[in-house]
Amino acid sequence: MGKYVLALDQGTTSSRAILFDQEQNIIGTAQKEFAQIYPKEGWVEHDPMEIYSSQYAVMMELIAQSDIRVQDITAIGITNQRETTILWDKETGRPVYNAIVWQCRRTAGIVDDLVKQGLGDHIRKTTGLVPDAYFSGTKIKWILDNVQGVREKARRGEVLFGTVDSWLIWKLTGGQVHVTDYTNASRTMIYDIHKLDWDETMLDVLDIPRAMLPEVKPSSMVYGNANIQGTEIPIAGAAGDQQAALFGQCCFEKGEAKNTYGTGCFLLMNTGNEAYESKNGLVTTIAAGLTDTIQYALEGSVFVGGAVIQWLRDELRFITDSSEAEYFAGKVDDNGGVYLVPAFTGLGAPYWDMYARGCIIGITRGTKRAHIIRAAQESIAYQTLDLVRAMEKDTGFTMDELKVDGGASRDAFLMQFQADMINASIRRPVVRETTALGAAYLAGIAAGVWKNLDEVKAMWKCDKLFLPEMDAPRRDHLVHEWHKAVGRSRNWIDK
Ligand SMILES: Nc1ncnc2c1ncn2[C@@H]1O[C@H](COP(=O)(O)OP(=O)(O)O)[C@@H](O)[C@H]1O
Ligand SMILES: O=P(O)(O)OC[C@H](O)CO
Repeated sequence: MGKYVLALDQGTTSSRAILFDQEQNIIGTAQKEFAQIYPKEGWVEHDPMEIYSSQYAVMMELIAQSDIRVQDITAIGITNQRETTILWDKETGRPVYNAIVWQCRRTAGIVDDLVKQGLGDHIRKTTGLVPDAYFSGTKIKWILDNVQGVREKARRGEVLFGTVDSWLIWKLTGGQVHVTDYTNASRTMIYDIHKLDWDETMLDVLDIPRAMLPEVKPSSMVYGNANIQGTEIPIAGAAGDQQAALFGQCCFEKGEAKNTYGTGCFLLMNTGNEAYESKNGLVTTIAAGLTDTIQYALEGSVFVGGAVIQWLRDELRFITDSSEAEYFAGKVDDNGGVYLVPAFTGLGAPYWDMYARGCIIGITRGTKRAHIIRAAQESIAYQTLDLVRAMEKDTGFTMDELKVDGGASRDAFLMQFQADMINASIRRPVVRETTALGAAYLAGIAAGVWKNLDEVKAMWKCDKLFLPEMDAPRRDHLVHEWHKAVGRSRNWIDK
């Protein structure tokens, strides 16, 4: 019997389970969407029990529908939406509040206070991040401040904090193991990415007790076992989804980069053992690796990427299926002068404007539905372009190739337009489930399914290459207009 690795990919909108064989073929997948909770304008929550139950359900569905025996699953790898914050009672295993999702803006005021106290520089230097409500630290504080009695229990280690990886490992090991990995810790804004320890200053200012924090471990090792139908299966890998995707794209060398087009867009470049401090609005983060020897990455995070296509479908009802966006883009010669800035939850990198909101601008009497659909797709590529240019400035590298993955990378119009905008080739892999593949690599290497990085890299296959075709004057004009539109969306909400 062969060896199989089960990847659990807990994303922002759905939980997925994917089974890989030793040749990296996908043997089966199962996926379940779960509820997005919007209690107030700009707030986003998930039910942690639904995160767990949906993840558990797809895992069991996949096992039930595949021909393999549970005993043939050598290891489980976990990858997750990052920053999303869960606090739970150690005794009962029940969450004390809903998960506060990475997109949630409720702690913008707490972040402003940190900046007023002069902590901006400390946050950048120590955690590698920029002060923003995106990261976990202020979300933990919000729950400790707003749910009665929780801070006291947290001080006694009776309430625990975890990002989604921690929460799933805790649940799957029957409440035995409270850990996270370096990649997830590096997204909390309370972790020192140089000393590899929780940062006392941030814990102090946010009044977060150390007793509630998980132990931080490498991304590839056995954390504990999950008992599945009586069989103990090692959980042997964990990484935040964007770092897992960088790993799954085999960007093991300094200078290699990938962009994932999921709900948001996340551009990461491996920078080796060098932690670049961005001068251009990017963040420094820890890349997934096999050991305690840290590799860093520069990251640009765009909050709304593929989600703008979902919005066209679900709210504007301009399309009935995401795949129609590509068709409509081809129905017009150009964007007709229309630009859409999808700053639905503010703007992430490189602008970091918590108070920006979306706009569609350049509309005339001649504007058609297809122009707006096209403008939405173009906005994904322009936002990525802003990240690419910021990364080139920070590192001095010229990006002549970008690997891509994620749901919206199916859209061939978007991929070609992206190649045109960055004026570099775009390489799309056969396995677009790169996030899950990265988690599988991390777990599979720890469990001996694959020997090393060279072995997994030798199997990586390209599906399609998109080469730039647009002339420079046309590109420059579009980019100029895009930046004008971004200017209009900035600082929209009154503080
Ligand atoms: N054919 C398509 N064209 C454009 N966008 C698409 C297409 N298929 C899916 N998407 C977009 O991709 C996103 C889902 O990608 P996925 O990688 O599954 O995201 P996540 O892991 O963030 O849930 C959705 O926002 C969806 O609108
Ligand atoms: O769930 P995704 O794929 O949209 O990823 C979310 C990111 O991890 C947020 O930082």
